Formats: sequence, C-alpha cells, structure tokens
Amino acid sequence: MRTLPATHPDDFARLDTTALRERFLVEELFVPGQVTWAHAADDRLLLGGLVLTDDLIRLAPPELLAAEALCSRRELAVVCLGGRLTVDCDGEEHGLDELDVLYVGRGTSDITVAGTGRAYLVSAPAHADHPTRVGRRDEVFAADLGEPEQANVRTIRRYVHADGIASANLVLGITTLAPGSVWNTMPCHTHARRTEVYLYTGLGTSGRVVHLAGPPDATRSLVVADDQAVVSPGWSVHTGVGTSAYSFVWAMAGENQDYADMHPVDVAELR
Ligand SMILES: O=C[C@H](O)[C@@H](O)CC(=O)C(=O)O
Repeated sequence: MRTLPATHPDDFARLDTTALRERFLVEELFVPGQVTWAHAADDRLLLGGLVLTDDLIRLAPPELLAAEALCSRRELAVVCLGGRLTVDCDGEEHGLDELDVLYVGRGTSDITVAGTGRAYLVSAPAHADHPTRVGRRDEVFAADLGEPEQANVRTIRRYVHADGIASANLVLGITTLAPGSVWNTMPCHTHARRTEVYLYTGLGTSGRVVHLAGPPDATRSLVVADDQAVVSPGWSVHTGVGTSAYSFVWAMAGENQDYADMHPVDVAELR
C-alpha cells in the first residue's frame, strides 16, 4: 500500500518534481478486479479505488490499520464513479448510481461491493457511530458558483457535512465544472483544521489538471492526470486549472464538519 508521510511546510520548497509527486500525489488507484489503498499520514486519511470485474469485492482492512474490520474504528465513504453498484453493509443492501455516495458508519463489520462499475473510497478515523446513509446526486445540497468570464462555472454538491449526512470526522462532496469552465476553487483557500484530498476525474486520457499546492506565498504545481488524487495538508492551498471541464471528489478530515471553516486567499497574494 502506498503511504504518504506528512511533510513540514518548510521542506516543501526544497522538493524536486519527483519528490513532490511522491509526497502528495496518488497515481494508481483504479486497478480492475481489486481494491487499491493509499494512506496519507495527515489526519490518517485512507484513500481507495475499487474496480469491479466479475466478482464482488469485500472491503478488508489494510494491514496498517491492525483492525478486525475496515470500520472497526473508522467511517467510510463509497463514491460511485460510474456503473451501478450494490454495497452490502452487514446484510443491508444499498444501490448506488453514478455520483451517489454511501456513508458507512463506524462499527460496520462486513462490507462487500457488487455490480459493475467503479468506486472511490475515503475513510477517516471516527470517534462516534453514525448511521449508514446514501446521498443521491440529485437530492443532496447543491450550489452553483463561478462566472463564465472567469472560466470557473461549477456545481458543488455536498454529501457528508454538518448539515447533510452526519459523520464523526469526514466531510465530502463532488464539484462538477460546466463545459468550457476549467478553474476549480478560485479564489482558493487553506483550512488549518483539516486535510483535504481532491480526486480529479472526467479529464479523459490525455487531459490534465495543473494543481497548485503549498503555502500561499510559495506555491508549486503538480500536473495531475485523470483519476489521480492530491493530498493537501492544512497549510496548503488547493486549486487547479484543467485542459477541459472535469469533476473532482473533495474529501476532508480534521477538527470539524463545518464546510465554511476555511481561510480565503486573495489570488493577488499567491506566489
Ligand atoms: O473546502 C472546500 C473544497 O476545497 C471544495 O469544496 C471547493 C470546491 O469544490 C470549489 O470551490 O470548486
């Protein structure tokens, strides 16, 4: 399993391109017929990719957790990226279509995924049990933001958050850019109380996002391909521009579930 240890912000400027990518980028999450995990030390976020072929897939805990079950001490979000999935949690079945999200509460012992398609998984440590619930793409809170003149027209859907599906730690949503829009999260922000991970999807094989990371006064870029995830520690901005419109799943863990707990950064202050 890929592990991404934490990085001191002072070291950020000294990393070369390869090191920067090793520390913050997860490139290979979606492998047919299996679950692939990566673990980011920041807020102990566990990221997974699952691609169904013929058989159902059981979500076993990665060895690093030394846990009886994936959700013994954790909660989980299963984001359907395409196809039709059936997630069985201790005998209860939940059907997911594209961009539906299943939140799985702490204490769930057996989780299997069947059907056809693929899912992105995000899990964080949980200190409390919350009910397992589905957030449907067309039913969750959605906000339209941005301006065509700034090429950042987008719809932000919030699934797991303080006023949506309750969780102990996770906050998760999906942002989809309108055709012709390419900028996400502009003006950008940091959030000292949370780590955030963006999984970019819908760019196509040759599309890329140039993702800005790092302290606002010393940013660096990572060129990110389709279905790759970038980890942003609390001190890092996270914004990007794509070669076309795309979607990204944003997931956070940390002190609270308040979506608005962020520190805006004036674009003119970025370096
Ligand atoms: O903390 C919030 C996350 O960075 C995203 O919700 C921002 C986002 O989707 C956007 O503005 O495009």
